[in-house]
Amino acid sequence: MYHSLLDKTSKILIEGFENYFRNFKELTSYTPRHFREKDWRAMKENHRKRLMLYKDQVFTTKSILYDLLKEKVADYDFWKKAKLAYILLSKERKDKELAETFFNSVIRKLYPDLAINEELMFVHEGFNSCEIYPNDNLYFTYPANWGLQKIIRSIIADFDFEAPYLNKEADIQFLVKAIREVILSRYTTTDETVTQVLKSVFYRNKAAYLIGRTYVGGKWMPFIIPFLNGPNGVYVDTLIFDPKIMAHLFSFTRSYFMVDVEIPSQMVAFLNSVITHKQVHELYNAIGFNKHGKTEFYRDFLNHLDHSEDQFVLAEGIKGMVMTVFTLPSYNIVFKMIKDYFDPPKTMTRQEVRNKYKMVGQHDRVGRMADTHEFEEFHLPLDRIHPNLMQELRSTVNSHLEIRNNELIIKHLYTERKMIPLNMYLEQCSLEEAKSAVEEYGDAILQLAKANIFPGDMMTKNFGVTRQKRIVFYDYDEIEFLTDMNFRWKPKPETFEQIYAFEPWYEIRPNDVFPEDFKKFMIGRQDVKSHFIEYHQNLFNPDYWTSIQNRIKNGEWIHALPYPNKIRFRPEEEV
Ligand SMILES: Nc1ncnc2c1ncn2[C@@H]1O[C@H](COP(=O)(O)OP(=O)(O)OP(=O)(O)O)[C@@H](O)[C@H]1O
Repeated sequence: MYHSLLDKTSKILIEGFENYFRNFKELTSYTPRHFREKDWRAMKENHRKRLMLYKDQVFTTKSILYDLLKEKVADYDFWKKAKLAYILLSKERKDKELAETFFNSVIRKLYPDLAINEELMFVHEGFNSCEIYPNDNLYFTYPANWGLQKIIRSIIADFDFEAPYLNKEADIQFLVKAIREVILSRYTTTDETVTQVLKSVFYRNKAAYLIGRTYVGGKWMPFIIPFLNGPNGVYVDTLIFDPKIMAHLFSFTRSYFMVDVEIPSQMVAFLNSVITHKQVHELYNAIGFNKHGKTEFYRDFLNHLDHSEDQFVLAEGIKGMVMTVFTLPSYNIVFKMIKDYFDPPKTMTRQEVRNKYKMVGQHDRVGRMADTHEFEEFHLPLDRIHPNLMQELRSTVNSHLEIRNNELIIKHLYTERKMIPLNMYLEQCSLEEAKSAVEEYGDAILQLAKANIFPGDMMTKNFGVTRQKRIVFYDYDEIEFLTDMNFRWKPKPETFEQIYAFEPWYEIRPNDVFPEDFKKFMIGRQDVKSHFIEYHQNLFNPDYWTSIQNRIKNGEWIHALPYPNKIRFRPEEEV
């Protein structure tokens, strides 16, 4: 009886995982068709569906096991054995690290108050324990002795998207020219020179990306080729060699790619070799396995805790009215907790804040909103909490804290990439840096608008500056869909009372926004204020906001390019 229960449990778990992965692959497999047919609505919907799969499958598997196991769900020894039985079923799998994460997710939902537990869960395994599989099937190979023209022609032929091209021959010549200028001007090809391009195409929004590398000059030179499908057909938009731009395509501020992956660890290992400065957990996120990305992140965090001694402290900057934010100075992450009580004028509920964070997780982040991971029962060593932080936690998030065995247990928090709050950055940077930061700040707001996001609170304290000096929004509690807002010019006062009124004399409804007023509060630093106002005149024009709104309402999906306009092969009018 006991044995058959163990067998059944491990089988239900592995079947749950297989079902999830099968559905994941199936939804991903629709993407080339959506790209080919320019069915952007389906592309968006499909991506959203894929994001829901994991949670839904964990819930289903948990419910089946709950009915099967009843009071056994809290039996420690049973789960110890169930883990062993699961290992037998999963250890030969090529996606075993994802299967382990799935096991962890389900047991965390089933077993009462389960902390991270090495006997019952897979805590330290993961990517590093994955077998290394031969790479040959992962990419197409193009030897240098074919000559540049033939190589490029073959690449374009291998990835023809089964759709009409705008001008294939012109694309080939653009690519040849770019490679001559960037690579062949610096390196000479030898017998060893070879080019590899991943067979799987990376799709996101309205674009498709090929990822490859060329071995030349004694090292691998990675590259990315973006394709778009415009009104006159498919075309190569540019060729990216710049490692910063490549890293930005894989940034935590972007949605996950839709890409066919056979062996996740193998794909991550390849990406790791071409996309610099990205950690393993970020790469799993980028290819859509964000739950496993969360597991890998947590491993990295535990490892970091073991190898550091500093204390958790409050994050620098202006304290939030809704969130309490802390960090470990030696680690590039902040931890965000929803406060027990919100400071006025904030009136939303805890659940509403959680919904806003969830909305960001499911929305296109267009390189301007930070991704978060959500944790329950997060354990921190008590002696690493600075007394001042402890005091702040006690007074703002006490109902979510518990102390057990020298550990601080936090019932719910979000983790997010640490950035320099823009208000702080502007206080200490040079005039030139400030100018480009405020330009970026306005660009960020307008790009969010084009993705149908209105940040609500647009003060500089709610934006961060990344290592690459990009400006990213991180305060989600007042976020709204742009299409729900009502942008208005301020009515002109006519009577004496109206002219000298202290309060607005006209009616203001909850979603009314007066862009003319943004000038007053958006930039505190005086020496860049006029530059900002001059540079971003559209920001203060309600008609401009309404025009973006209308485009979105008319069904247009405005594509934000994740690379600068100036590197594109053709001007917009020619596509
Ligand atoms: N990703 C981050 N990196 C660095 N610091 C951050 C980050 N997120 C938040 N902070 C710091 O924590 C403060 C509060 O964070 P956040 O704006 O998310 O909270 P909030 O309560 O929603 O704010 P508000 O009161 O504006 O609604 C910020 O002003 C900033 O100083």
